[in-house]
Amino acid sequence: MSASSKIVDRGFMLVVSSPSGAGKTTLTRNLLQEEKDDVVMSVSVTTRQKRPSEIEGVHYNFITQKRFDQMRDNGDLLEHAKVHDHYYGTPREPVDAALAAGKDVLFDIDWQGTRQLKESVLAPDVVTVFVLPPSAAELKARLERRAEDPADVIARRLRNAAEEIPHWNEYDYVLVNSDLDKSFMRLRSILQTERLKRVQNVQTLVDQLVADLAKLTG
Ligand SMILES: Nc1nc2c(ncn2[C@@H]2O[C@H](COP(=O)(O)OP(=O)(O)O)[C@@H](O)[C@H]2O)c(=O)[nH]1
Ligand SMILES: Nc1ncnc2c1ncn2[C@@H]1O[C@H](COP(=O)(O)OP(=O)(O)O)[C@@H](O)[C@H]1O
Repeated sequence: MSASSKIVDRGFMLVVSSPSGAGKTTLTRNLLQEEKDDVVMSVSVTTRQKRPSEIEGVHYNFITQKRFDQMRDNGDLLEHAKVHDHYYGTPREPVDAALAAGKDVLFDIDWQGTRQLKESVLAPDVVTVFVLPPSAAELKARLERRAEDPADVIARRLRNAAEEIPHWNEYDYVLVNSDLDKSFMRLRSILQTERLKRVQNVQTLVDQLVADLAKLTG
């Protein structure tokens, strides 16, 4: 969909969460690629180490604990959480600006942050998706294939997965990510359905239709 054909005044927030390795980054990056005119990714700040493949400012803004504490205490974060022993948060200002410009904003955040958004004043504009792996063995295999984390970090992520997965039922939608193409099609359908629910600026057209119909029918 091009920017000009989008008929909502204000964007909404699409949150995608999953245990590490289930595929949320792959799915959200694909959606972003396809929807670059209308969707922006919220870039989080984190205190964790950058992975070899990650780019500062694209995947995360990597910051010190001191800077994180400052941002949190200043109210600069829309939500924040401690995950896998590191701190993560969503800077507020870029999200406000994107929504006001009519863009939809994609979030790759965990269940704790999702809960904070769902409990905030923004809740009516928050749509949430939880991505499940098809099996524990496949989750482990994906973390190993990604080959970005040492064995002890992978083991910790697998232990945390058991704590994250039970939160699936706090979400609006659940995707079991077996086949990547099918999961992506479903995620795209969710985005389009939620846009249709939020169509706002047809009032001018409706006024015109009613006026013209009155003339036509005399
Ligand atoms: N609450 C919250 N969680 C975040 C944020 N950014 C990332 N996360 C979550 O932190 C967890 C770890 O992310 P990451 O270290 O990139 O590892 P990955 O899950 O293997 O990609 C994931 O569950 C992310 O969804 C954020 O700004 N806020
Ligand atoms: N449906 C899928 N089938 C097979 N591999 C997948 C699928 N979805 C994602 N992957 C792969 O699994 C690994 C973890 O995916 P990623 O998107 O980084 O997960 P997350 O962001 O949830 O930690 C990546 O190497 C990715 O290419």
